[in-house]
Amino acid sequence: MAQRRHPAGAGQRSGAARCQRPREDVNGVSAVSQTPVRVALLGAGTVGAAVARRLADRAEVFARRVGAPLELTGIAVRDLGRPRDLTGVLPGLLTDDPGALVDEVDIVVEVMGGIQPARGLIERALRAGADVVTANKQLLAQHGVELEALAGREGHGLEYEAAVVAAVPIMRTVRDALAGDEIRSIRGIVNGSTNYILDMVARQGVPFQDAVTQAGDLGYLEADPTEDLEGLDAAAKIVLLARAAWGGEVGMSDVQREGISGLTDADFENARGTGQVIKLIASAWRSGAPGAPRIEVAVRPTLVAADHPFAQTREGTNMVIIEADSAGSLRLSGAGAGGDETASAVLGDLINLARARVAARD
Ligand SMILES: NC(=O)C1=CN([C@@H]2O[C@H](COP(=O)(O)OP(=O)(O)OC[C@H]3O[C@@H](n4cnc5c(N)ncnc54)[C@H](O)[C@@H]3O)[C@@H](O)[C@H]2O)C=CC1
Ligand SMILES: N[C@@H](CC=O)C(=O)O
Repeated sequence: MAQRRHPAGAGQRSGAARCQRPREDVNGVSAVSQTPVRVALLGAGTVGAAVARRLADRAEVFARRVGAPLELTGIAVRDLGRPRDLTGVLPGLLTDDPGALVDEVDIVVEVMGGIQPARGLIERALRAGADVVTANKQLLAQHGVELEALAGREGHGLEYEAAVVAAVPIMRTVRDALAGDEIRSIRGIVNGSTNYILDMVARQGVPFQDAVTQAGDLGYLEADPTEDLEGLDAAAKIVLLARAAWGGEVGMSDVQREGISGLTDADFENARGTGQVIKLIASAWRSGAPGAPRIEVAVRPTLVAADHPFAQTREGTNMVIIEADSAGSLRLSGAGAGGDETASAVLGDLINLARARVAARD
């Protein structure tokens, strides 16, 4: 059942939650409580279906890691009749009424996408006493500051590692691991579908529109593909990274943005002829006078030398280079899109929040 206070404490993000581990006995086997952590899943598309399948087929492992079973109480979808792979998941869990799920659970996982009703449902869940995991970068880039404030006031967790570069734990790296450093810049490929499209056109000569279709078939594209093709998805991710690095003042309107839809055959031929490749590069950096720094954010197609690590980043893979004063140059790379890949990050957040819930019961 819902709890009123998050164990990380009111006004804090769930940093404390990330340190929780289930109690272990002398043999290293976790004590598993009989009282489940109740979870509602909003969305069963590319990401949500993968999350649901893993919750079913890894139930025992997750129960040991959390210290209690994760009980999926319902899965909200828009169209109950649509075919979807939910192997191992009880069909009776599906509902087309997401509002009916969010009031009586410990953790809500929002993977439906879009601004509304996702925003209203997350607010309702936080007010009703739940922690929230979301992969919804557009919602977070546009309304994340208010949602984080609400989560803080209610004393609940709002986690979103999956929203930025899917499987790669980059939010934790920027927000937590580098909290004692000074980040100078963040630059890289943060959108899997456009990287796949650019790679297929450049290396395999696939016609642009065919490559877009393939990216959709792989589950890489947003429900509205213009978010990918016009750079809006990458813009949302670089906004979230900039906020994590330097604070909450950066918004979508600050992004100097150009997508890949205007690229022509001549652009690809020119790149090939000069030994370069075109990549959609998102960047965030600090400029301005000392004492009055400005944060700049941009997304634009960029010519990259063929031997640069970005040029070697193929298909749906992403790569980000972070420059920090003390750490120097850090390079993170991995799956930037896809159902199972994104579910990995969603489930990581879910398990950490569930551990904190169980620890707070003791
Ligand atoms: N596909 C990917 O590789 C990644 C996706 N994301 C994010 O994860 C979220 C989900 O993405 P996908 O699974 O690809 O989307 P999708 O379009 O495949 O699935 C969306 C699901 O939400 C349900 N849904 C949507 N609106 C609804 C409503 N009003 N009521 C009830 N159900 C509703 C749909 O029925 C569907 O089951 C999005 O915010 C996306 O940006 C994040 C990282 C990677
Ligand atoms: N549409 C997105 C999915 C993951 O965030 C992308 O292509 O990167």
